[in-house]
Amino acid sequence: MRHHDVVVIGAGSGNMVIGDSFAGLDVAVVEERRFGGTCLNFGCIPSKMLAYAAEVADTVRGATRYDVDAELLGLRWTELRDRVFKRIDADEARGRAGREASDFVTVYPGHARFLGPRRLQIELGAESVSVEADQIVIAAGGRPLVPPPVAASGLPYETSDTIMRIDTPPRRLAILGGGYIAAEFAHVFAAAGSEIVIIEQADQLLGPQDESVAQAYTDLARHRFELHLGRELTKLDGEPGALLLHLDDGTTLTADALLVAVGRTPNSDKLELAEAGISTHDDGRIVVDKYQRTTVDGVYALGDVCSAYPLKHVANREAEVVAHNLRHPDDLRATDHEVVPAAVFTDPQVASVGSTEQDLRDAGRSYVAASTRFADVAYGWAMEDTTSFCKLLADRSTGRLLGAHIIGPQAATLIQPLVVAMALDIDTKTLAERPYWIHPALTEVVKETLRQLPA
Ligand SMILES: Cc1cc2nc3c(=O)[nH]c(=O)nc-3n(C[C@H](O)[C@H](O)[C@H](O)COP(=O)(O)OP(=O)(O)OC[C@H]3O[C@@H](n4cnc5c(N)ncnc54)[C@H](O)[C@@H]3O)c2cc1C
Ligand SMILES: NC(=O)c1ccc[n+]([C@@H]2O[C@H](COP(=O)([O-])OP(=O)(O)OC[C@H]3O[C@@H](n4cnc5c(N)ncnc54)[C@H](O)[C@@H]3O)[C@@H](O)[C@H]2O)c1
Repeated sequence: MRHHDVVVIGAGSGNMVIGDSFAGLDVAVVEERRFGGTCLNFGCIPSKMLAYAAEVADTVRGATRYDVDAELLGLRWTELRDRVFKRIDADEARGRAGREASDFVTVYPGHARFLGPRRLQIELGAESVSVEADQIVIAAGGRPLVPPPVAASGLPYETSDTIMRIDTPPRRLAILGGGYIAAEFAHVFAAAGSEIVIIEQADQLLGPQDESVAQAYTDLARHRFELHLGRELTKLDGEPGALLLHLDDGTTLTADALLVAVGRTPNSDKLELAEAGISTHDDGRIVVDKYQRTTVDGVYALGDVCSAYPLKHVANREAEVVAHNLRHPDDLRATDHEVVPAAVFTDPQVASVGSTEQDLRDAGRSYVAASTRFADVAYGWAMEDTTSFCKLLADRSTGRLLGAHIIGPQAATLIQPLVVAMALDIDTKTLAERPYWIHPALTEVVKETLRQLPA
């Protein structure tokens, strides 16, 4: 049986664990699909490249609002898709080739599963190899969930893995689910000319966001898309290209394509973890401690396969921690999940960090809330904005920020000073008054909201 010092399962964020400091070791990486994992190939990066093009198209469409005459002649989907994936595919190939050329890394292009605590079987097409390792990192990520009515139908459907590479935008795209992926792809495909129908089981889109943000986004979406909220899909039939979606209120919807976006599930169920004695939570996430150690000695996990925050910046941070801990077992670093921000790159962008108002109310916390409309600062005038806002929640007695929520253009960027303040424990008065805030930048909406909070 081949022995390695370290084996990493999954070349998404797992690939980032193997830095130059591992050069003296015998390292292996097992990847059954594509180097770069979900983020590079099927997730963050291509979806944001598409979202940016959608934003450009929307800007042209809305130009008359700024007394600019412009006409959108079209969004060239095939060229856009090919430009995006030419870059992505080249990066994937470069990442794989770099590892294959390395003199200390063995690449196994196959599927790994556990035979024992630190023993793996790797399926390589018709062959398989068994390997053992002193240390193993599980970075196997997750995959889209597919609900029973869709799986049982035998009809074609899209997921985030497939929809970005389709040849033509659907004329009428049904999206099952109303979370991150639905919001982002509704924006992209609406800009590409698709009619969008969203079916969401909850009464609002982006339900886990702060209640005012979820409400504001849902109100905006209602004007752009056909929404079926509080509804479930009971049956899918029809034929490819002419799907019939039957909902639990008796409605039947037609669509030429269906995007399933009802959440993701960790790939832990395909690893035979029980053979190694590695524990999982009820939702399938691998149990890890603050050092990213699983319940088996020498086996670490990181990213979507274990994280309560299935986000790339979290997986990246966990990869850094694991890289350190593999090399320094007597000086372990802990992962900090105290202040985890997130953004939905839809139109308008939504960004958040910390508690929502409903979280604080449910927890019985004493808090104060403040909000400022983009329309109340000079840059918001320039943008003729009427719907965007920044909302902050702070501890009533200490002035410390408890949560920040922004819906509006550039929300993902605007939230960063608030993330820094929370991570470094800077109180709202200091943050509002100590640094200069550039006038008349859009960041003034953050400063103005901070100034409303009690010192
Ligand atoms: C459409 C979409 C958009 C997203 N946008 C954002 C965003 O804007 N910002 C953000 O922060 N996050 C975003 N995310 C989430 C982000 O992509 C994930 O949190 C992140 O990629 C997880 O990284 P990971 O390394 O844990 O898993 P992955 O990147 O999924 O990597 C796991 C790898 O392991 C391989 N693998 C799995 N099992 C095995 C096995 N048994 N043997 C061998 N190989 C195996 C897989 O093939 C895969 O390559 C998005 C996700 C999606 C789907
Ligand atoms: N910008 C980003 O950071 C980004 C973008 C895309 C995806 N992601 C990551 O990917 C994950 C998965 O995204 P997602 O949009 O699939 O999941 P999600 O958890 O964001 O949203 C899923 C939605 O589907 C609804 N739903 C569940 N079952 C349903 C059913 N049977 N019928 C109708 N609605 C149903 C849920 O109520 C929820 O609103 C996200 O949680 C996030 O971690 C992040």
